[in-house]
Amino acid sequence: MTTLIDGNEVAAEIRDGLADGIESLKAEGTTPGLATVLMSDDPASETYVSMKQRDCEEVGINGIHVELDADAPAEELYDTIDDLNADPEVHGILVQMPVPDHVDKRRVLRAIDPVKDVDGFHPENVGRMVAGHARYKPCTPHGIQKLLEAYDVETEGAEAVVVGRSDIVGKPMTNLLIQKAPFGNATTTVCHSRTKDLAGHLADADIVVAAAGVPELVTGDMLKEGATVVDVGINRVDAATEKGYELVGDVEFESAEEVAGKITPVPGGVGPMTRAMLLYNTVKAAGLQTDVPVDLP
Ligand SMILES: Nc1nc(=O)c2c([nH]1)NC[C@@H]1CN(c3ccc(C(=O)N[C@@H](CCC(=O)O)C(=O)O)cc3)C=[N+]21
Repeated sequence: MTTLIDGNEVAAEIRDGLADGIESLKAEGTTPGLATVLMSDDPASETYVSMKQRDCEEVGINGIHVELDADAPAEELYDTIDDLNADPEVHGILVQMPVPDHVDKRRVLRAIDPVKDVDGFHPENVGRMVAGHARYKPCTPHGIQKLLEAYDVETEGAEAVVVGRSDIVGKPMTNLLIQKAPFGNATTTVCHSRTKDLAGHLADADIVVAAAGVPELVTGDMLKEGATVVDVGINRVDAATEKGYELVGDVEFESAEEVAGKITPVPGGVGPMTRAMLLYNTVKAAGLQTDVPVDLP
């Protein structure tokens, strides 16, 4: 029997687990604050940002939203970041990616005060994580860690294959998987668009993390019997539904679930975990910036 990994359920547990930390902060006069900045007309980006704001409200984090015109001068975004860096009510800053082409993305990532960088994308935070002493683990890989732990998936000595080498998922996921215990100690292979024999690598994988951004790239026939399959893909493909599209993962679910031991669905798998770990990092950030000790789940 294949186990369906329920991201909504584990995310709800994480949110519940943040309540104590949020209470401790409030008792000391601090409400954790998360600023989201959107500079895009992309409907998917708008959806994700509004979901993040709704999550904040649900757990008692102060959500601050800044929206800039997609064609506004880049300086407006840099100035916004400076203002948020200086604002003591803002503990976490998330600039929704992608930003428009006329904006220097690397400058944006460097501009955010590293202690407010709840995405974990600032070079200082990337460096800390790679060196094994992360301040903020990037939300998607951290969420996947929590999912694997919740479903007792052993990473110790496992063969793991990460499909995709992005800065926001593939690279940090690989880093977490190769860390020393408690989580990690997996023998980890990274496959990407120039990999010659994806199926050959997947055939030996106990754990597969599919994060290539290619709809249904991974199919059941490529998988080892009993493998744990984590699908990070959130591809919107045109479909005759109410919204005019359908969400499709990087895994062909129908064939993969026949072979996998455990598998995440899309939606309802990794996506909700990414959002939960953003709240987690925001609570952690508020604790670091106020010297209030917070227990984290
Ligand atoms: N600075 C920055 N940080 C991010 O973390 C970031 C970003 N930029 N840009 C875009 C990606 C994408 N992302 C998602 C998070 C949750 C869901 C999510 O919750 N998805 C739901 C459903 C979504 C739906 O219905 O459309 C699910 O999978 O169940 C999706 C996508 C965060 N991102």
